Amino acid sequence: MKRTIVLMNMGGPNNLDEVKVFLKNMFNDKYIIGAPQPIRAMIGAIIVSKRLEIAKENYKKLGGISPIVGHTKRLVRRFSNMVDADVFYEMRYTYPFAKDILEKVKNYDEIYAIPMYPHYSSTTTKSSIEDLKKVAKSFGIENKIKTIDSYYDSDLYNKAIVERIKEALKGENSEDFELIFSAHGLTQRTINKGDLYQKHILANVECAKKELQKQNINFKKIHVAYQSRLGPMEWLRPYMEDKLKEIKSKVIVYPISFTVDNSETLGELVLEYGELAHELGIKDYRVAKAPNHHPYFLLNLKEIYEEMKKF
Ligand SMILES: C=CC1=C(C)c2cc3[nH]c(cc4nc(cc5[nH]c(cc1n2)c(C)c5CCC(=O)O)C(CCC(=O)O)=C4C)c(C)c3C=C
Ligand SMILES: [Fe+2]
Ligand SMILES: [Fe+2]
Repeated sequence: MKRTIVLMNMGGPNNLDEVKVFLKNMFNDKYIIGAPQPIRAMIGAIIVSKRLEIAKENYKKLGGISPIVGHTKRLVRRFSNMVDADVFYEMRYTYPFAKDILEKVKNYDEIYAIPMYPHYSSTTTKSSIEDLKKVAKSFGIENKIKTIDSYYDSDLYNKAIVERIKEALKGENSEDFELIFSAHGLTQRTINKGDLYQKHILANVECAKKELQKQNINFKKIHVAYQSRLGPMEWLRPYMEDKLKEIKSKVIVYPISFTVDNSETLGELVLEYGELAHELGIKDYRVAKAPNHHPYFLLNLKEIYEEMKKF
């Protein structure tokens, strides 16, 4: 039996020229912009032209490449050593796309597609799975694909989160800190249509809090806020910039939406909100790492794969 695992993520520019490709593909996704064609293409083109230069400047500050690329490659390398399958990754909006990877793995017997999104959202998980299955169908291999929807509630996943929070504490007393779980935002409109994302985020926060309690790690206060808002619509609240104004002490921000660090964690949380925190007089502002290649997260992925094999 020849098995392969394909880790699915959103992607991010591999170089500055790809910023346009990334944004174009994202804003041409019906799960991101709900309007039918050709209206979607028109709205997409407007957003891309407005966003392109700002986004390019942001990626320039990160060395001209999204951190998501290196982190994903490293995860693939480490995970490959732990499983009886060849591991690949594919991205929704940048190379390598589903078609590039399925071309490589089409002769395997079973293809285990694991989303790098721990929470289910139409804009991420559903979009990636549907895209992968559509391409698989065109190759005549759709019955080889196995997927899962979410894993934010797994013990190992939450243990990885707590380890990252402990790293950010650097041995200092947690009771001197407030903790903000910062989630990537989503429009309220998407939530109103029944998207599970916010429910999953809040349930994830509860799981992480339980693990913190188990380990007797107590914070002054624990908050949830949403980052990465874009455009004039109403997004999930509270917004991160409002939340930071409430913070009275030292603070640790944990990027709860992401399995690997990316432009939203290293660019937005560290650089942009770091500057805002400084302006607001927050003396100690720390951003915890995403799970990345933490051993608990790798074990979590292995557990997910072993469970998927049973079905
Ligand atoms: C309408 C716009 C967007 C929705 C809805 C959205 C949902 C969503 N996104 C992620 C994860 C990531 N998003 C990233 C970047 C990013 N996201 C949007 C817009 C929406 N996201 C934009 C325009 C960008 C590009 C950066 C920018 O211009 O500010 C990334 C980072 C990719 C990288 O390059 O590293 C991630 C990861 C989730 C989880 C989510 C909904 C659940
Ligand atoms: Fe996003
Ligand atoms: Fe952002």
